[in-house]
Amino acid sequence: MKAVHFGAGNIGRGFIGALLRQSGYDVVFVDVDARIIHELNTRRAYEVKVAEQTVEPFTVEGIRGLNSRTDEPEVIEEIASADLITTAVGVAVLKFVAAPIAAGLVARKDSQTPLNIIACENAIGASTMLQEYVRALLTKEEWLRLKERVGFPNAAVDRIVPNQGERDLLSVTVEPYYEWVVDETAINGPAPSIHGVTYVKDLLPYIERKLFTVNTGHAMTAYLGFKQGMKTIQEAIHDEPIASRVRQALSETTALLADVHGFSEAELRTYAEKIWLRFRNPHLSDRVERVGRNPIRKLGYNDRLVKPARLLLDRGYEPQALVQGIVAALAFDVSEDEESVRLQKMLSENGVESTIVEVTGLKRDDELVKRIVKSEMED
Ligand SMILES: NC(=O)C1=CN([C@@H]2O[C@H](COP(=O)(O)OP(=O)(O)OC[C@H]3O[C@@H](n4cnc5c(N)ncnc54)[C@H](O)[C@@H]3O)[C@@H](O)[C@H]2O)C=CC1
Ligand SMILES: O=P(O)(O)OC[C@H]1O[C@](O)(CO)[C@@H](O)[C@@H]1O
Repeated sequence: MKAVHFGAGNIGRGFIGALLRQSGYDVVFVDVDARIIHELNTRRAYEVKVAEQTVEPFTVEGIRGLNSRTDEPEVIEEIASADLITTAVGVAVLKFVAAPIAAGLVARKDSQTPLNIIACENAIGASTMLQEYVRALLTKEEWLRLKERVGFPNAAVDRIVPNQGERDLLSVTVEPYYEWVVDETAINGPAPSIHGVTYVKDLLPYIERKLFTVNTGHAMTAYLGFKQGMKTIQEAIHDEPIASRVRQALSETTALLADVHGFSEAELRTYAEKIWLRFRNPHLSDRVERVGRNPIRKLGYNDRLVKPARLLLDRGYEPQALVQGIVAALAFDVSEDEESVRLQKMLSENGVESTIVEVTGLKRDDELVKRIVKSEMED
């Protein structure tokens, strides 16, 4: 069995690629980073360190790499004979990986081997987004022929994998916890047997539970910490005023999740407590710039801050801490982060209200916009 994985970054090497190898897949990493691809092909192995004193590091072997810029024919060939395709490139990059995937699918010709393409990104419906990009590149006839043989199941992926030090290009430190949940209703053929994957019939509760707790809490910690001049998540999460706001945000989102998806309060409390310990893992060092990266994406209509806040308001709850998190996100000013630079430019040129409307997709007269503007003025 062969898997082609796009994105040999933190999640690609530390989570998805590692689990695919443990499940017996021959793994081909595809990336635009020539240094990483060169190292993967030279060493054919990398080390995964688990941020927990009692767990030994392990080696992921039997892997190789292709550069999607310079090895295009080989990438297409690998896709043509793959059993599984996965991505962990960032949701904004899906439109670029769609081109080699579409060409590879066409090259499968009449192959009857079922194929599944799973986008492992932090977004609701990422595989569906990828499917739409791929479909747009094919003729109607090609798509009709392929769609019976290719599945694009959505997924929720959860594992904190910080940026790695530069000491070794390939070795990666991961937290011990992970969760990979896949929508089995969109699988083509038999469900791939992947160590650690949970197949579910209804993915939305799982992805929203993850996005609105782990990602909401983590992003808020980063934005509030950044605003206070802190460098790391560990520093921010140990600051009492920040910790209490993040906890309040988590109690707002868990109330919503109980209401919308029927999770029991006790179950959510246990889940949130576990997240809290994960954020505080003393063996992980994670910078606020990484966790807060791409603030425009994170302020999106269906993303981790605005979606729970607007759903809570619709239900008559006051999302006070979430609004404070949104206000903190607006202050994220990191010169290396293109979205942060764009956000700050919009704020200085157009003011707070117009910027909020533009980045969140909310209407100017939405209650949530008023709450954010008011909170920003009081801040
Ligand atoms: N790091 C984390 O803790 C988690 C990240 N995620 C999600 O996983 C995805 C990847 O995140 P990370 O691994 O942290 O990012 P990363 O930046 O470490 O890795 C992304 C990789 O994609 C590569 N890439 C960019 N354009 C490409 C292209 N056109 N073709 C092939 N490869 C390309 C980059 O060179 C990089 O190696 C994101 O969607 C993120 O939201 C999800 C859960 C946890
Ligand atoms: O690209 P994003 O959405 O910031 O992804 C990284 C986030 O996902 C998480 O791994 C949680 O799953 C956190 O490490 C981090 O906040």
